[in-house]
Amino acid sequence: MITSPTRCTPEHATERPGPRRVPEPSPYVDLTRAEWSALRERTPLPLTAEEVERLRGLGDVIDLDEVRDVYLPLSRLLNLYVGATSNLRGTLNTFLGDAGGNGHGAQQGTPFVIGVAGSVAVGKSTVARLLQALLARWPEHPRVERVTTDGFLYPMKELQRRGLTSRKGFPESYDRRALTKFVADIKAGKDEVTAPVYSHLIYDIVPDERLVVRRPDILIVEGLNVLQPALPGKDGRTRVGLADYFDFSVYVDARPEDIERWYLNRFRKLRETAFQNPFSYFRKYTQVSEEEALEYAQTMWRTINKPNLLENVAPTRGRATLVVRKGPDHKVTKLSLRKL
Ligand SMILES: Nc1ncnc2c1ncn2[C@@H]1O[C@H](COP(=O)(O)OP(=O)(O)O)[C@@H](O)[C@H]1O
Ligand SMILES: CC(C)(COP(=O)(O)O)[C@@H](O)C(=O)NCCC(=O)O
Repeated sequence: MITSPTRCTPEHATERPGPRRVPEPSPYVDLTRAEWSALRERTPLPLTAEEVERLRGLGDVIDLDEVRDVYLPLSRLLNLYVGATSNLRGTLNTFLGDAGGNGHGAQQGTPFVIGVAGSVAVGKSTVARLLQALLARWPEHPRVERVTTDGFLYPMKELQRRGLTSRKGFPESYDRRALTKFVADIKAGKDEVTAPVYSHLIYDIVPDERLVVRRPDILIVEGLNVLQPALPGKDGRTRVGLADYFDFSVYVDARPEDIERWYLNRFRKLRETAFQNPFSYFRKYTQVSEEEALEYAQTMWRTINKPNLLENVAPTRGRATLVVRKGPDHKVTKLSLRKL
């Protein structure tokens, strides 16, 4: 702690001042919530009453002060990054001249890709949906699409074959090669790229269904493991990973104890809603007592999601461009932004 000269009261007068502790330089600029929310003043495009209603319509129970104080300035920051990337593209085209695209003229822009990482139930989907809605309001990038990495989980049959049914969400439960190729194709500027679709209802990949992404201005890729480095190939050589294609990434962070509570609360809510569907894989948990159902959810948390958070997800936090730290009530308390 830095010794404060104003604290030189008699009992301190005899103390020899300790060495002044200089904080370790960090690759991040840390901002308190108050410092971050002050940036809201500089954010054009305040929310209109109509937009507030539309955000409410997303179905997320998100406090509107939170949107104004945290996510609106974040959409401004991202808008600046998109603009800066576009300027850089101009510079690149000047450099390439006619050589760009093997003599086919200037490079067309590719979608700006944002990764959103964090634990199961930390609020990735809520953040990603909110950013999608807020970013689409900017005239420079109205077409914002969102994909979740669960579409690249192996189908249940394949998970069974690989002995991975209790490892759903762990890096090895995904077809990582296909996921990386999906984002590489987006960044290659392909006109149409498709992804498989996962259903929480059937707890499996939906056969014969594909999500089609057609060259949006911005693509948000949301998932537990989006910041995982690539696995080495069979020859032991390093390969390119998903995060290598990100233009910006956000890690949503919170204490594991708080996330566990959010996970159990969500399970409780789903039990009263989506699990009631006769086709739901989890319908069986509507037929037992709430206590029994929550015991099952707790086992899922303790044996799958928490170990995955600690072993695989949390260690990728330091790879993010921005770390958003939440308190016990989902309110953001601190933001750390990577220095340039
Ligand atoms: N900002 C927020 N305010 C209140 N509740 C939230 C907020 N963000 C997420 N939640 C709740 O926390 C739970 C987990 O959020 P979700 O976005 O589904 O997480 P993830 O996509 O990381 O699994 C959900 O029940 C959601 O409604
Ligand atoms: C589908 C998930 C693996 C998350 O996938 P993501 O979109 O983050 O890739 C996860 O929500 C999940 O279902 N985990 C299995 C354990 C559980 O049901 O909590």
